Amino acid sequence: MDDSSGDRPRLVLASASPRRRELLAQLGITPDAITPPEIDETPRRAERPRDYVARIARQKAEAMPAPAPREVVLCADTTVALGRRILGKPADVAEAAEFLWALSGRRHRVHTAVAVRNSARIWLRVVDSIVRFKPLSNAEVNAYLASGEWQGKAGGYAIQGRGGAFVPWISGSFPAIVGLPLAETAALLRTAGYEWEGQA
Ligand SMILES: Cc1cn([C@H]2C[C@H](O)[C@@H](COP(=O)(O)OP(=O)(O)OP(=O)(O)O)O2)c(=O)[nH]c1=O
Repeated sequence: MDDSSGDRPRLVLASASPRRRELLAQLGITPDAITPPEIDETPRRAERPRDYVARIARQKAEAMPAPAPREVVLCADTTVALGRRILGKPADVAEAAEFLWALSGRRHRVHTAVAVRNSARIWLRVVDSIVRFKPLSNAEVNAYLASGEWQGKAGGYAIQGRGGAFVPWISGSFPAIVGLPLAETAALLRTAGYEWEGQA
């Protein structure tokens, strides 16, 4: 009987985000299972954006069933911060419009926290990036809202999509803005004992 997979570490991706799956594929990683945890993502009163993403990523990891030996769980959370204000996923088109106008012509930060858990412990990293938006016109905002791309995106835009046309400059990690910092994620996975084929 072929039991060659018995010793292979297993990766559980605790995320419903198709972007995170694609970013992992860029590293040559295919999760063995995808099981998004259900947690309350409401920010606490006066919670700082960076503290917030770190807390949520950790809570996602803690909400998962305890990993078996040789099993590693990966969670992440991305948020857009305008000063101390957290811009989550817009609830509706009106909120998406409000976010886009708030971001127009200004710089904001994007924080992505990655949490990796094995049977022994949890590791956490937060990666910070800065994104500059050009001043937007009414026509640009209206066309963007009509595209529907804002849905399910922190801050109401996707830099990897049409929203890229709003961004003349970034400082930091492009994949972290999209949802998963690749260098840090690869390092954390290795630390937690996950190995994959073609790993650098
Ligand atoms: C700023 C920005 C965010 N985003 C996305 C990344 C995240 O998927 C989303 C932020 O929501 P998250 O809560 O981080 O992730 P999610 O709900 O999509 O998936 P899960 O919680 O199950 O892991 O916004 C982009 O795709 N492009 C961008 O430019």
